[in-house]
Amino acid sequence: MEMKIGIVGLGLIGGSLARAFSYLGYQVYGIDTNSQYVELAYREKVIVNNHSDLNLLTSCDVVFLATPPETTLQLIPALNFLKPETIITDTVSIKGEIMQTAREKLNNAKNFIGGHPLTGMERGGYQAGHRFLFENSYYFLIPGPDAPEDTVTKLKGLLEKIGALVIVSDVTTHDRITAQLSHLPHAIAYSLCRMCQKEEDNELLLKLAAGGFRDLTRIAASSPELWSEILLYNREEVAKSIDLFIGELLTLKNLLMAGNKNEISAFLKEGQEFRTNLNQNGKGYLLPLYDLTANIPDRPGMLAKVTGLLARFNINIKDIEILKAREGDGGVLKLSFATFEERQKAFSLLEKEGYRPVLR
Ligand SMILES: NC(=O)c1ccc[n+]([C@@H]2O[C@H](COP(=O)([O-])OP(=O)(O)OC[C@H]3O[C@@H](n4cnc5c(N)ncnc54)[C@H](O)[C@@H]3O)[C@@H](O)[C@H]2O)c1
Ligand SMILES: O=C(O)C(=O)C[C@]1(C(=O)O)C=C[C@@H](O)C=C1
Repeated sequence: MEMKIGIVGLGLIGGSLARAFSYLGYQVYGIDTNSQYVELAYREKVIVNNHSDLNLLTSCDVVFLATPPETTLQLIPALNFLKPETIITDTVSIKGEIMQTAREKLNNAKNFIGGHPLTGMERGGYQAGHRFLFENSYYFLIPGPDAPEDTVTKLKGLLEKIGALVIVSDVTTHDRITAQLSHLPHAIAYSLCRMCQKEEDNELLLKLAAGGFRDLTRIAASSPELWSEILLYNREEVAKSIDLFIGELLTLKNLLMAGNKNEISAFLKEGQEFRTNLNQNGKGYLLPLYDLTANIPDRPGMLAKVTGLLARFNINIKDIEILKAREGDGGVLKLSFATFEERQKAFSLLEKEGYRPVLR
């Protein structure tokens, strides 16, 4: 018999999980305090229930909590009515407090496996989600000390079916790594925007903010309610990361004041090295990809032309980004491929068609 899946919270993450699992044919029960999300998901046949009630989860084999951190901490003790064999997992971006609450408040704590998908975006809510959100994305699983091996294997297998790349880890590693890779970057983006907001001529700054500023601050558009909880629940690790970051900024400031160009360049080079390695040789939190850029004229349908060309030769584009889009000036398209061979094939095709590709 096919597994029944319950999802509490049908926002960005829960709504995306629901879409991905229902697309694969699983029976998905979805719960949300926002009745519009439940109605929408039911109408789209993403969930099987048309009203929200936690009791609907009684027959589920796996239950995902895809709610904000504080709500998740409150919901965990309310799940003791589930079948003892039900696997419970969450999606919260911090793991310490979640794992402790599960250990203390669940009758069958060994069947709680902490979860955290390393994918998302700055928008929330059901409409922001989509069924591909987890494809090729790393996904942390944090089993408690007594978690049966087959429970972890079962959940891992389920997540792999929706394309996730599962990493089984522990609380300490998770909370330290995410502080540096996700929580600190959000803290920096919000702080940088706040600094500009306080400037006297912030209207002018808003108008002129170009690519670099936008690249660095996209995530400052994320929900302040959600992020205040994430930062607060990982505050020890975030505070350590903030101190390390302040240390880096002060080093740079001192180098600038000392005026030695070689030393400044060496400092920047160390940063550049990490960034260059991010998508290469299997390093980094994103999948290693093989990139190229191509120049495309500013005309309707150009994107379709380029992607259509590659599709005709069965070349799969893993990621696509417009790096520079200026009115009337054409654009630079960044395309990423899973293999070296695909990128070489794409390079030749694009070169032949005059798109002036460059390997990255
Ligand atoms: N946004 C991201 O990029 C991202 C990425 C990975 C993990 N996460 C984590 O996933 C979780 C959900 O984040 P999101 O971005 O999907 O947020 P979201 O705001 O899009 O979704 C949360 C949903 O939970 C619902 N909800 C709130 N209280 C509820 C309750 N008591 N019962 C039932 N439903 C309730 C809300 O109505 C909303 O639909 C968070 O814990 C977050 O840390 C977020
Ligand atoms: O891309 C974004 O907008 C995100 O914020 C995604 C992001 C991240 O920091 O990378 C945010 C929070 C999660 O817990 C995991 C992923």
